[in-house]
Amino acid sequence: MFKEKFEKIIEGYTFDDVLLLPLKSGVEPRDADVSSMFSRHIKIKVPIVSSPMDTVTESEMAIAMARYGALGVLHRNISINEQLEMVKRVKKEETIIIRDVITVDENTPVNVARTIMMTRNIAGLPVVTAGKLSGILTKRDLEFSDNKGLVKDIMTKDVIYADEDISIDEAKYILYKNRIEKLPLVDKKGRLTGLITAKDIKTRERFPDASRDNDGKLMVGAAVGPFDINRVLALQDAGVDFIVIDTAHAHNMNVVNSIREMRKKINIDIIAGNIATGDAANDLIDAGVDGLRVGIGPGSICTTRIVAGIGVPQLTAISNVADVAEKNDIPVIADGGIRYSGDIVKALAAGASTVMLGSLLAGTDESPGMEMIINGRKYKSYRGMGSIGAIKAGKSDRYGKLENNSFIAEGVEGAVPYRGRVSEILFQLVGGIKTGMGYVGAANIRELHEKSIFIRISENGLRESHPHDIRIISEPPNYQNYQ
Ligand SMILES: NC(=O)C1=CN([C@@H]2O[C@H](COP(=O)(O)OP(=O)(O)OC[C@H]3O[C@@H](n4cnc5c(N)ncnc54)[C@H](O)[C@@H]3O)[C@@H](O)[C@H]2O)C=CC1
Ligand SMILES: O=c1[nH]c(=O)c2[nH+]cn([C@@H]3O[C@H](COP(=O)(O)O)[C@@H](O)[C@H]3O)c2[nH]1
Ligand SMILES: [K+]
Repeated sequence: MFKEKFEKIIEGYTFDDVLLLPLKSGVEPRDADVSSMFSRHIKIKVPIVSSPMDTVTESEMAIAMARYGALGVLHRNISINEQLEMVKRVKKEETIIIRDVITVDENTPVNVARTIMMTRNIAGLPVVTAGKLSGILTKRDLEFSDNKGLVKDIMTKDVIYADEDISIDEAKYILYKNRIEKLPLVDKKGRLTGLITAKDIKTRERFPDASRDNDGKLMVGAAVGPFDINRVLALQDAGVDFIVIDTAHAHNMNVVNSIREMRKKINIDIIAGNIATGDAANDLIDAGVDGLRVGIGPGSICTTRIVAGIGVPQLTAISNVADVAEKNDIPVIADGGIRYSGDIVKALAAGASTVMLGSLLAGTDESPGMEMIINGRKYKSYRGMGSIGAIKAGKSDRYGKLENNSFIAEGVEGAVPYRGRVSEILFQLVGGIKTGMGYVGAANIRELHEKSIFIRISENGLRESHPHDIRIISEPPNYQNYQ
């Protein structure tokens, strides 16, 4: 019985164990399409997600990630209210269709309307009378007004408006053709349902790849503990696009059953993890999840494998889950252990649809961590969510947090090199992914899944892969080696 455990032992592979074969290719790297499914209903242009960690993702990171076509997941080491505020901040950053439009009635005194415009810093107010759009009051209408009388005396009465289901391109055309700044949207009964502004359309055009919801707002997700249904419901109400059930072991059947119950109560996508086996994938898919997060212990700050003796080398873990997930059309997120863009290409080739990054993003301007100088070099703080510091700071319930405030840590605290802006690192990473796809001849992620072939390498092969026999004098932005 025990001897058998070793006779039938399986081998697991991770990033440094393998490379991808260069294959006959008809794909120029610049033409490779890296867009990918994040979860059952969410597709993004850049297959990268920021990790829900308190030194990685708060509103600023989530905004930057979504703007450049990726996604951010807000961490859960804060109160429900603090997390809701972060969701709202991301959602307010950019809008195409404003839903909570500030309006006036046509019998509002002009001076009151002017005060509203000044204090709320808006340049125009739709006028709604008896529930219907009856005009619009803009700065131009106010320009020569003596501030007396009522809105109806000076408002523009033949207001240009559009149907609710107008496309952004049509809206842009109407705004441009009529030289107007604001386009109210009305339903069949003439009721105001939203407002499109020229300013918001211009912002949108600066970020053509951005990950947006149906109203044009930036998408954002949030992490929750597996039993925190109050947090889940509040997040859905606040407009979060998806939730990530964030636990070290999502194949705990109490967790699986809790997710099954959550599924009945919310309609946004649920991503669950972390897992590393096909069986776990099966049970979570059966519970109704829309995405799977893979990785037990590969993270740069993780000590799980050392503390608990548990884990699966990451590429094998990804492939274990991906074989089951693919049959059910559920995308897989490869979470943890990624140090270079080449690791991302390998994770995708092993079956992931997106990757989740902690360490590589913790050093950017947009992460919440503290900056510091060590030996003349700039660093930012980074820590595991199962580290002593993170657990102590935590405002959500942790199984590891005991009454006497002692616990079993599964992570470490430290610092990572400063890496500039998120946009710069995403540019380098996406470039690396596209280069890899060119070598494989994969025009898109699906082809990368299908065509790629791994080769097992030796320690010598790995040594040969890194720069060797040279003292590096000028470091390129996409290669650093701190070994
Ligand atoms: N990806 C990874 O390898 C790991 C990640 N972490 C991160 O640390 C943070 C804290 O995670 P948790 O400690 O899970 O949060 P937590 O303390 O809120 O635990 C959530 C639930 O997960 C289940 N669970 C956790 N560890 C388990 C284990 N060893 N055996 C059986 N069930 C277990 C339990 O039901 C527990 O109540 C999260 O952000 C997580 O992503 C922690 C450890 C490993
Ligand atoms: O064992 C762990 N103990 C921890 O304290 C911990 N904190 C985060 N994580 C996981 O690591 C991922 C980020 O990994 P990287 O820094 O390698 O990108 C994250 O996305 C998590 O999956 C932890 N794992
Ligand atoms: K590790």
